[in-house]
Amino acid sequence: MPDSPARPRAASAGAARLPVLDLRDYTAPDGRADRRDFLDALRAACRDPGFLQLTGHGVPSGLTERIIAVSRAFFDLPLAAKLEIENVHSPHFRGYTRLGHEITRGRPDLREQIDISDERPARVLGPDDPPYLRLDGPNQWPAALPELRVAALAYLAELGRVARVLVRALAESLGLPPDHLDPTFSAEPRSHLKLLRYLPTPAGSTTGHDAAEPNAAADGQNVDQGIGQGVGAHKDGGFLTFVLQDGVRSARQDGAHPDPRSPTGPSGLQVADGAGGWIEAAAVPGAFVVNIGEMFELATRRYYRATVHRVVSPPPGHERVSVAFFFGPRLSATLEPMPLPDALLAEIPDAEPPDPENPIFAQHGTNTLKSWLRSHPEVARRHYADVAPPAGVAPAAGGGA
Ligand SMILES: O=C(O)CCC(=O)C(=O)O
Ligand SMILES: [Fe+2]
Repeated sequence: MPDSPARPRAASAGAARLPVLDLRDYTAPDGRADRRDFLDALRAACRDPGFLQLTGHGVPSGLTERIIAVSRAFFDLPLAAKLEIENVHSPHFRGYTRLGHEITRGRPDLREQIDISDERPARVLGPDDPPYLRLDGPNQWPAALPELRVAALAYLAELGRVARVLVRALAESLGLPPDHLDPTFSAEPRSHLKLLRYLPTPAGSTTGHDAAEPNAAADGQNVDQGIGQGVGAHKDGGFLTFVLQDGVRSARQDGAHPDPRSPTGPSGLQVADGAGGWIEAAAVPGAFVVNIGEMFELATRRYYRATVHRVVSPPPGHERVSVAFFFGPRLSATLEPMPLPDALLAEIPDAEPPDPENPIFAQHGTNTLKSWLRSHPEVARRHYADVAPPAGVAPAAGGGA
């Protein structure tokens, strides 16, 4: 795997860093000892903090560079060209969301994005079909940038491959056969891509994190006041997320992005540490930040954790591009609780009461549609006016997908 960086051992880093795991310690056929270490490190990371940095995945660096480059090229198009594929035209929540039109925790996010999923025809639905089946359908592609379609579909396919390997490792890390989850993902697994650009808080804007957010307020410090909301604190709704970060860079000047190889400062992606603070997810070259979503938390009976995270806006004169890939089962799948070994079951704390603002549904399509309806209210109004929001869901929180 020539494009992957040097090979650190599977190990948990200190409290202020995410653990770094090398997938070759799992896939290498002669690495039996490494493999056990890898599974132990994976299990530890998925419990706490629920996030890790994954290297050794074999995704060619040419492809990761290409997806970042086409993302930048798209975001640099004139607004009118981007709005040609605005997501309000799509009942499948595909296409461009302009700055401030996505809502998390009831507040606008200071990011623009394109949502892309597996390219499938829209379904012909009857009145009794569940509304989440409307999520399947074609993407919207920018006419001005045909290479975006090619790069995005290649990236979706490649990340789907890595996700399947990791799903097998996850089953094994829970003391189950590696193919335990294969039936869940065998038919029409759902791969979703968000190409994202974060911009600084406009001068004088009041947009910022709410100081009363649970994770911010837990230690009594107003750490969030005045910090721009790139994306507000949320848990991912799906099964597994892979984020490719390009770091925070100087904004475009005179037609060129200066110094394309050396991002500056913190990445802005922050993971709740469970004690009221945040762990900065560094932009590690060649690594994906991987995290557990709500569906997988539920399937593991909360042994593995979907952890709250957010992106803080870049400083003035800077921007940040990232690519988030979400992997989940087919929409009609209902995740059964996994038959965990007794030793692991004994480690699960007593059931926490469900969050009334964020019920998690075991039915995957229902849970996915819940996130979309609250994070993209304009699409919801245009295409889902006939669908009542799921009981208990306030129009707040969520990161889509
Ligand atoms: O851009 C990032 O680094 C993370 C994005 C994210 O958390 C999300 O879209 O769910
Ligand atoms: Fe997220």
